[in-house]
Amino acid sequence: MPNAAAPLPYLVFDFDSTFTQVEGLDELADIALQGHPDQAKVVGQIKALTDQGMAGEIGFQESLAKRLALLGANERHLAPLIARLKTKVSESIRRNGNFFRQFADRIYVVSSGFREFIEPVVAEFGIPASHVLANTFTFDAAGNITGCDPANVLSRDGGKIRQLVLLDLNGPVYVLGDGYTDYQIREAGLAHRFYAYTENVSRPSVVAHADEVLPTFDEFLYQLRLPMTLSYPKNRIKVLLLENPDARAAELFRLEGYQVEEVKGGLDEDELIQRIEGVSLLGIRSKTQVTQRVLDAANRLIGIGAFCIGTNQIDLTAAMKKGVAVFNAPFSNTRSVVELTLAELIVLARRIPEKNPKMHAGEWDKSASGSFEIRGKTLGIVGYGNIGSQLSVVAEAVGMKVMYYDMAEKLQLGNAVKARALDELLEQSDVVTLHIDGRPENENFFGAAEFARMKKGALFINNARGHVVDVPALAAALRSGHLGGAAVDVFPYEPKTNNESFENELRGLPNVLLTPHIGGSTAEAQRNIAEFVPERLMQYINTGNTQQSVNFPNIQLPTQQAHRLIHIHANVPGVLANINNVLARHHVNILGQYLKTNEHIGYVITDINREYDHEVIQALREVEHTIKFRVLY
Ligand SMILES: NC(=O)c1ccc[n+]([C@@H]2O[C@H](COP(=O)([O-])OP(=O)(O)OC[C@H]3O[C@@H](n4cnc5c(N)ncnc54)[C@H](O)[C@@H]3O)[C@@H](O)[C@H]2O)c1
Ligand SMILES: O=C(O)[C@H](O)COP(=O)(O)O
Repeated sequence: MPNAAAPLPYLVFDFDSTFTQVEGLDELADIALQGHPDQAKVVGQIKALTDQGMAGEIGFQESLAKRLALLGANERHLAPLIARLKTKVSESIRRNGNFFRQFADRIYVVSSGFREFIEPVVAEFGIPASHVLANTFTFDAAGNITGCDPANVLSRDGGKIRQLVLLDLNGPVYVLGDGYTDYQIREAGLAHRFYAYTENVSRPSVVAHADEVLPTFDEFLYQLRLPMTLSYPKNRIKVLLLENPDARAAELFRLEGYQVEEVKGGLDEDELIQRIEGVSLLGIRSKTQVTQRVLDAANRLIGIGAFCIGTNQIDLTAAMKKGVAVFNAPFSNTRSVVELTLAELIVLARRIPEKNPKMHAGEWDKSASGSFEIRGKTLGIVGYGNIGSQLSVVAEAVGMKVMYYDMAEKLQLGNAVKARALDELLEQSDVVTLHIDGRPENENFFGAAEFARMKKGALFINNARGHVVDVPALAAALRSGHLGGAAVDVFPYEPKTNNESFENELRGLPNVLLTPHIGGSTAEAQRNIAEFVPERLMQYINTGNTQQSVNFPNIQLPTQQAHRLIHIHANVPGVLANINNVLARHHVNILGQYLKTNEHIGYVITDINREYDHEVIQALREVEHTIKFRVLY
């Protein structure tokens, strides 16, 4: 933190595409040429000239002269331009507005843009007109912009260098900008460091010369240990996405400012252990096993997103004990599984799995043998959760009778009948479909005894999890003719990628429909999931909200004007008292606090009234039984 002994270096900011997200002249052209038939073309030409100038491909003076000639702007266009630029301040600069107000005397804006629009925009951040060095327009009598003041050093090549010489700053100078002319200040020996500012645009020729690259201004403040709004720069949050979730997921994380790495297929345990170091958020689907060993290797992991419903692939307790919150998408693909199941039971009832390949082979086998309507038949649903209960409604709508069995007490929908025991359901159903979850206790839940209980010729569907069914027993029941057919979407072992072949003893059996775990693989479901899960993870990171976490106590504390601390600890008596003792000792007032515990951990959100210092933070980290401690803001 700067103090009298070590003041903040002078910070020289570029304006266009650094302080603001856009180039002022491009925006001015857009406004001035509104309604003009060639608007898009001319704005395009101006943008290209801006880029060439910024990347150092043509001289700055040439780029500026050509742009001004194309502009066709008038002074009446400046007010709307300023209003627009005020809404386009770079996000991380806007959120750290207090920093600018606090240190305005050390900050200069040196720009080849124009004072007429820069001054009012930066004034909102406390930067005085005397600290804005920029060009000025020339106007004709009608107020048309005719060019720029040629006496201004910034209108010429090497202008920023000349300007810095004139400024004659006494002390270290750091330059932050996106253009080659910003780097040139450092090259000329007039700045001690050049930071390539890439929040809005990243130019390889500029980045190549930078002492540091700044994806956001938070990163600069973090590196220099200066006061900042966030406790940790978002660009330092690494997300590892496996198993190809919809592209929207990566897009949302990137929009938030996170670094995203994507791996198309799954990774096995050892591969994941290799990749997990430094990862803050891990995104997986149903295949990736997140074991204790993986969690042991995860040195920065905060959250896991299961981009699916099932979470049996994650050691939820181990994650919880490590302070890693897990979120899934509990409803996003429910309808897709229901639709697939409905389709399958009709297709099996008509023995399509046998007829379709014969047709493709040129064999015409018209027969009603073994085919039946589903109307009036009994569908036995095992597991009456989100999928099972929605299927119940849909199946009744097409004329089936529904019987269900669930280990938990469930609301009976429509005319569905609850079975008192699984055997009762098995003995009465024409089709049995599994929709239980994949918890370890459900391994081989359905085996030879259950198949034997089913009616002769009945159909069986498993769209839940592969390991809940004893596959050899299913194959035997099909081979013997006891079952009339089966549809299976999930398998105890599933290929890791689409390049691996599928090996399973159900292959080739009569009236068996096999699908490659696509129950939830629809455009709608994948898109819903890719919006839902990142939202939960980002809310957790930003506010500490654990609503809908599958392994953390669920807490949501409304956000207020405060600093927020998150404390995860082993659930033993006295931890909350110790946290509050630390806060009291440091005269920190609590504005809001919420603790919730489960069998293993306690999760506390505390809002405090004042700027925390490093001592309080350290003392809170040292509270006995602390698993994880985070300062959110
Ligand atoms: N094939 C796919 O692509 C696909 C897609 C989505 C979900 N799934 C699987 O479907 C499962 C169910 O999804 P959901 O959203 O309905 O989950 P859910 O948690 O809402 O419902 C599961 C139900 O099964 C019951 N249950 C669990 N074990 C049982 C047992 N031994 N006996 C009786 N009842 C038992 C639970 O009490 C619960 O009501 C998921 O866990 C997932 O494994 C597969
Ligand atoms: O649990 C689920 O939602 C399904 O099994 C889908 O899993 P997937 O995303 O791996 O297809």
